[in-house]
Amino acid sequence: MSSFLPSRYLPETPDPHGLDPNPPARADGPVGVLLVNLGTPDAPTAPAIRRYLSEFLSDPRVIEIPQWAWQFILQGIILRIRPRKLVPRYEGIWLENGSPLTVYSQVQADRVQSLLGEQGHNVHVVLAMRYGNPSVAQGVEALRAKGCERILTVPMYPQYAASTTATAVDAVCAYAARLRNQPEMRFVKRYPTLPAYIQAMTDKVRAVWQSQGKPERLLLSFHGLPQRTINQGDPYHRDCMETAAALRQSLGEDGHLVHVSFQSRFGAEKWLQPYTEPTLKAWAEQGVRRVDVMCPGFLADCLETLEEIQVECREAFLHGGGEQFRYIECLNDDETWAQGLTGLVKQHLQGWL
Ligand SMILES: C=CC1=C(C)c2cc3[nH]c(cc4nc(cc5[nH]c(cc1n2)c(C)c5CCC(=O)O)C(CCC(=O)O)=C4C)c(C)c3C=C
Ligand SMILES: [Fe+2]
Ligand SMILES: [Fe+2]
Repeated sequence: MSSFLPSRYLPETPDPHGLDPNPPARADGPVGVLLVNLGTPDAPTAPAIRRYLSEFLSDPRVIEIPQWAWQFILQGIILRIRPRKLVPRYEGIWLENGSPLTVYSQVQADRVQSLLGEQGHNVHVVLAMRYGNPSVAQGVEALRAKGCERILTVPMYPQYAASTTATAVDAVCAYAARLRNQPEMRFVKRYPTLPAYIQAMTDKVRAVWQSQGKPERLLLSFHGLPQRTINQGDPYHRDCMETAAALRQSLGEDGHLVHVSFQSRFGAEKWLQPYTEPTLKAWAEQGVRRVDVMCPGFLADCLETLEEIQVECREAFLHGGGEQFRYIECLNDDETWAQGLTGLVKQHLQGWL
């Protein structure tokens, strides 16, 4: 009997011709892999940046203030000022084909797709962004449209944080909550010491040092978090320290050059310390002349690395008396990393392939 009541679930259209609403599930059907990164504006313009920031900063996983009070500040103050300030910064990093975060994340998704295809696996890899485009809903739908009844979600954050990893998981589950015929789902939580991740970064550092010489110090700058969230049990700081320890070990006798700091503080609260820019300024004042900076928490370069580190922190260090500041880029299109990410995916697809 058909119902007069509207369904609270999205209509299922598993058969592209709409002939059979109940096609049989196939055990040998394709598997979907959803790579999820943070997201970025669609264009380096004030309206696009405002739309993106509004979605991002309205996420209660990111800003843990009661929404009624926070929306007043966000809509009334922050979104009136910050987007315009960010326009020249985004313009400065924008690539021919888009925001670096999207461009490099897509390169990684495409490469994982090719490697899995070459190995004969029936897998579809799709990139989604937690905020902005392509959305998580679009990503899950793209996989379902290709017939994927099993989906592995891989947050593109080696270190777990509630404000990044957990909210990506939440978004996938929230979309699944709207479906009648849900896919089977798996999630990767964290991979701060994945050997191929550490190796790919070690190779990058070594390549710079071999061609241009060693610095006095190598600063690993991770994105910060409010210290309060660590006190409340977020394991992010521990994960960052595990990555740093693994890199230190991988660099062998040069491991002692490695230091850790936290960047991108937002708001008035105390965040994870030491802060990146004040650390670099203090080093310059203490007589350190040559530093290399790397951002292991970001798998793809973005505003936080190409602008905040490569432009602002460079200026701060050189202005303070430093002489050489080298920014070592993120893993972006690195082949060792593409293979490592493929390996991580395969490890979590055991029993599905
Ligand atoms: C890599 C992990 C990230 C964590 C952890 C993280 C936490 C976090 N971020 C904000 C506030 C902002 N972050 C912004 C940009 C931004 N953040 C990440 C990654 C992490 N954030 C990335 C990859 C980017 C770059 C996006 C791009 O378009 O290139 C911004 C926007 C820029 C700005 O206005 O400065 C804000 C704001 C909070 C509050 C938070 C944890 C509580
Ligand atoms: Fe951030
Ligand atoms: Fe920033």
